[in-house]
Amino acid sequence: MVEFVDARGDDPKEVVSRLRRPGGFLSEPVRKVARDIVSDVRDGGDEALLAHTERLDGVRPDPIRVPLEEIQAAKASLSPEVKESFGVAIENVRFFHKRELDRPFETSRAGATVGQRIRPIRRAGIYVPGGHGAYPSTVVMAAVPAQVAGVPEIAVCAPPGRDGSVSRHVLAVAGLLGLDEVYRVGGAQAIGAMAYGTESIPPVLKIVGPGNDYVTAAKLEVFGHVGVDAPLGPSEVVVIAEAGAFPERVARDLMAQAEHLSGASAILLTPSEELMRSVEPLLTGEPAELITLVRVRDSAHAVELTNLYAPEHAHIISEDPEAILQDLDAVGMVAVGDFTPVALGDYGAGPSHSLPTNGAASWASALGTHDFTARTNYIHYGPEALADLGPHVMRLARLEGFPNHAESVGVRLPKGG
Ligand SMILES: NC(=O)c1ccc[n+]([C@@H]2O[C@H](COP(=O)([O-])OP(=O)(O)OC[C@H]3O[C@@H](n4cnc5c(N)ncnc54)[C@H](O)[C@@H]3O)[C@@H](O)[C@H]2O)c1
Ligand SMILES: N[C@H](CO)Cc1c[nH]c[nH+]1
Ligand SMILES: [Zn+2]
Repeated sequence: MVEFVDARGDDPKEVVSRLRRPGGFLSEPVRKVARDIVSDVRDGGDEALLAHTERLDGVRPDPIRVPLEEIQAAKASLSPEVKESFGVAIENVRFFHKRELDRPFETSRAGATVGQRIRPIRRAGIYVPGGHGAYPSTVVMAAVPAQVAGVPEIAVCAPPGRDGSVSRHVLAVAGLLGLDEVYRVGGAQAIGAMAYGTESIPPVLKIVGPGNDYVTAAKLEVFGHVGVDAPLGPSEVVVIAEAGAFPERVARDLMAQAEHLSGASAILLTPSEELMRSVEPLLTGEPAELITLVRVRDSAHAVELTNLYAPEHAHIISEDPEAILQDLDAVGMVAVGDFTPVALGDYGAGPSHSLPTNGAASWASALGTHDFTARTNYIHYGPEALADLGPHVMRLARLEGFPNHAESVGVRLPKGG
């Protein structure tokens, strides 16, 4: 049943905590399940990976790695229309992520040069979810930024269906992108396998990609041993709509993200009682259970709640959406205006659809090329620059009680200088 909230007179922090998923971010029982699976796979390799896959997905994939011919056959089986649509999505995503690529720099003053090199991570693992339907779009949204960043080795894990195979479309997109390393395992066991490696899966250096709570909890579990991206969990949208919005469009925007199920949530913030009442009967089926309609005072109130909630997506339907965009800060991706349903971003507007959830948008960002690069800073001083900075460094090092730091500078300064 759709939930109604009247937030007009309430403390915004209380409203936001009511809107969050019950149980907060990753319950301890979920974390424990993920922790146990990850440690089993770390210690038991392929056998543990297969045992958990059989228990959770009902199948023992054999072999674990998808043969190249299967990827090629999946690619060849695409209809021309579907191939064209994936092609458009890939091109748009590539265009956007080429634009966001960070550039190295070097700058010098008074004999001192400082700079930053940017290097791609050598081997990345991409998780492609697939419990409630496969996500070939996620292959595009994670692998394209990795390729633009220059990652030379990309491994993909996706859960198998009951017949042991990975979705044909996931394989086909891998083929379109020239990826040849796909494994038919999912959930926390796939994260453990990519982090620690098994007989079949060489370990990666960083794991990225969205998934359910078990996947997110497993990523937190392996963080430190490998890099991980932000928590990219169940889909969320906040639709900020003014009185003139079309109810049918607003309803579809809410239902679109709610239909991911698996803990998804969709929230309407509107000052219009009439809009709420006309949207409500259009919300049906299982997704409707995940939708909340919230009456706010005005657009400024909607912005305040959205920034506190920090959703994965916000969609602005207003006479002046640009003005609201300028005031939104903590959002993974904003869809601006009535002609920009969030679904455009889900499938191919440009920015990756892999986005932080559950409030993480207040400190994390959409998946991008920065997730697949690391920075090496460098400093290069000449004798004069050393003479300028050296005495300050010696003083600060002695202050901290580190005489050898001080003398590593001192022995390079001219005697009696
Ligand atoms: N934030 C984003 O960027 C983004 C993008 C796409 C999808 N998503 C979200 O990703 C999620 C995908 O979730 P999903 O479940 O469909 O697929 P999934 O691949 O994340 O999870 C399926 C796997 O979970 C494991 N699992 C299921 N029940 C378990 C249990 N009780 N104990 C241990 N492991 C268990 C199984 O191994 C299964 O293969 C959705 O919530 C969707 O909204 C988010
Ligand atoms: N809305 C999801 C991100 O939360 C992305 C997606 C993939 N397919 C459909 N939608
Ligand atoms: Zn979606």
